[in-house]
Amino acid sequence: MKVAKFGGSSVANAVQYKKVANIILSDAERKAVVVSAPGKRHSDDVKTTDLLINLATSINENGYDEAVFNAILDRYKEIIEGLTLDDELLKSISDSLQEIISLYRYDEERLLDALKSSGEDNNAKVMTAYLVSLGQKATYISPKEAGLIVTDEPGNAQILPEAYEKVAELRNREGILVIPGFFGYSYQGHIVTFPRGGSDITGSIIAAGMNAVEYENFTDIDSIYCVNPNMVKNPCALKEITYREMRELAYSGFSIFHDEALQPIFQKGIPVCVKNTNHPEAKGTRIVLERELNEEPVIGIASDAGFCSVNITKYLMNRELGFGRRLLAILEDEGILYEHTPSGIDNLSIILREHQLDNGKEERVFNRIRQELLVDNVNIERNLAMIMVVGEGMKHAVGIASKATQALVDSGSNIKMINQGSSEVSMVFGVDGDSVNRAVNCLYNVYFPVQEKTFQ
Ligand SMILES: Nc1ncnc2c1ncn2[C@@H]1O[C@H](COP(=O)(O)OP(=O)(O)O)[C@@H](O)[C@H]1O
Ligand SMILES: N[C@@H](CC(=O)OP(=O)(O)O)C(=O)O
Repeated sequence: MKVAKFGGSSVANAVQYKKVANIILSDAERKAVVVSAPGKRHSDDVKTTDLLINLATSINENGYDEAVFNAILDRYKEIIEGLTLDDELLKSISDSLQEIISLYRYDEERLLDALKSSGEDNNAKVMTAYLVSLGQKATYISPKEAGLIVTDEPGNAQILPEAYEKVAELRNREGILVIPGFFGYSYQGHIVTFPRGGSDITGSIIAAGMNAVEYENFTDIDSIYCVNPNMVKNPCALKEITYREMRELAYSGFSIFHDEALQPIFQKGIPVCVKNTNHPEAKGTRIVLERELNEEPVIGIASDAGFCSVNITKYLMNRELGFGRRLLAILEDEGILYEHTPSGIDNLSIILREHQLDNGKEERVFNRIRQELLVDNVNIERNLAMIMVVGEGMKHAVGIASKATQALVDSGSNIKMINQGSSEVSMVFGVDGDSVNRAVNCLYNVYFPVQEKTFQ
């Protein structure tokens, strides 16, 4: 039994829906299907989830932005008409959006989550209706019925361990099960969404709970590449990558697969196969527990922008017992997550995502650092990018860092930070945000000098 997840680009319009149905019906093992909300039909398009977020922010006591409401309905109208499904479906989508608005109008957080979740929820209902219209036994399963119990953190849900037992019961259901991605229910009875891109997480939980032989993740590209193909021309395609490697790369910018989607399947050792809905014959990339290491130590290079470095200096910091703990306690208190803490004798820097210091938080945090830790100086360096070089083979290879630093010098990037995790499966370089593209291209050239189409 396989679980197949179809991303937003795979269910963006009626033409894509037909491809998806062909894929589902071409393999009887594909029993559970997880769908995203309709995604981009072309590069300038707007995802339905973004339209829903716009709708939520437009709602006030006088009403809402009708143009946005209609743009959302138009996405489903195009699909429903293109597949010649019953018009009643569109009416029920419109009614359900109105119902969410009137129910949560005065609760901003819940309204946002409920509207966001409707993108995948309505798409799962339309997909079910389409499969039924093709004569298939298909059933829509809501996340509540599936048992997707999550923490009550709006926009940031995490699955609770007891969910898996309930999800396992889906194995006994007949026919094709269609499940909306991206959200679950909390014990408090609320709809709670996963972080953005979270339909991958739903697919992974369903695959783990149902003990699938494989989790297929259908998207719009033939494979995972060793570097983001939007940054480097024709990069090497990967046949296989381990969970550990993928977790590091996904967390650091490989947006093709959500990093939090790895944990559920990793625990069960279920392989993921990333495949292309537009070219299902292509073999895709498998994410697996172990892979045979070849002579190439590095498997991928990811990058992500939007970081800053909070730099703190205090004479004799090295002698001050508990300094680091008290600094991190301030961050914890302010709800700030940090990524790295490079340090010297009398200085320490905290690398974090800079949006976390918006809305006056920067001033408050800096004041607290000055007053509570009596530091000599605290300043901020903005617009940083983190580049992650990853590979299981790195721990056995010599000279990885020197190759990287030379490449970064060649690219004209000023290295702001270097960090190597104790796992030795990755190395992180902090560079100026404006130089990240050049830096990634130079790193790619040193680690992948042979421009082969397929690696590994
Ligand atoms: N290393 C990578 N390999 C392949 N695709 C990548 C990589 N990094 C980023 N991407 C981007 O991820 C996209 C697919 O992910 P996503 O937009 O979430 O798809 P979906 O609509 O199927 O959910 C690709 O089209 C590509 O632009
Ligand atoms: N639709 C949600 C969840 C998701 O996973 O979408 P996609 O499969 O299109 O990345 C989002 O845009 O965040």
